[in-house]
Amino acid sequence: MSVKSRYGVPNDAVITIAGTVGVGKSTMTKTIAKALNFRTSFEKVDSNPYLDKFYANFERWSFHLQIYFLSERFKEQKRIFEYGGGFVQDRSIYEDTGIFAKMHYEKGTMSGVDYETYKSLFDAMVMTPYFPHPDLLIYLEGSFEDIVDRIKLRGRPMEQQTPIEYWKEMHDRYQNWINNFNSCPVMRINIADYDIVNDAGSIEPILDRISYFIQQSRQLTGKFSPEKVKL
Ligand SMILES: Nc1ncnc2c1ncn2[C@@H]1O[C@H](COP(=O)(O)OP(=O)(O)O)[C@@H](O)[C@H]1O
Ligand SMILES: Nc1ncnc2c1ncn2[C@H]1C[C@H](O)[C@@H](COP(=O)(O)O)O1
Repeated sequence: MSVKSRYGVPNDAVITIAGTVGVGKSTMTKTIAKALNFRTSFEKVDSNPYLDKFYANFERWSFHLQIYFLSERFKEQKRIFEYGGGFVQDRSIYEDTGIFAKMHYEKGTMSGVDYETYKSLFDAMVMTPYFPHPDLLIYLEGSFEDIVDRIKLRGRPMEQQTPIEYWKEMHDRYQNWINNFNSCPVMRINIADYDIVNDAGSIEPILDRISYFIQQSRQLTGKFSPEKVKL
């Protein structure tokens, strides 16, 4: 049976954190999961066998990398389902196709045949009635300058060597993508409005909003809600 955490979030909820590279997804994932006592699902960066190669040569490795990310995220999706929820996920599966694969195809660093093959695999795996969508997608947004500062601060070598135009293109695409996204409920947060690194308390209003959003959307969709049991 689903019960609520301290903040009123059902303990079987699945929350995914979306946003461009460096915006603060991993930091937010850890903070929310700790507060709610949820499990985490992170992207594999250090052990990713293609990422370094991809940044060195987009044309050669973009298809391989997309297939790798798709397979890793799908396995994570399965793990979340098997645990019965209670997860915060660092980056959504939707961004792989809606941002990265599309961008590389449109900029000419993924071939049309590879892109069609990737999309058809993605649609067969994800866009089916059997795929559980998250209860909430938290979209982190901020100014391009602040995000580039964070990429520099984190200092992953492969990202430092990437031309700034790549991050600008991605930043602009994200804004367009989120304005048209409708696969699950969305809660937007501007990174200028909180600072969970230096002010731990700034997560509190975010947790209250998460709780409100999830309860509202579960009532609308008729998904099991603890309130209904109490009545
Ligand atoms: N709220 C915040 N305030 C200040 N710095 C932050 C905040 N969130 C993240 N950072 C810093 O920004 C950098 C990128 O954050 P990270 O969570 O790794 O981003 P992402 O997972 O979106 O790529 C890290 O150096 C992190 O410490
Ligand atoms: N689907 C993807 N295609 C290309 N690159 C990707 C994809 N998903 C993540 N990445 C890259 C971007 C960053 O360099 C690292 C980790 O992302 P982060 O936003 O820092 O969590 O992987």
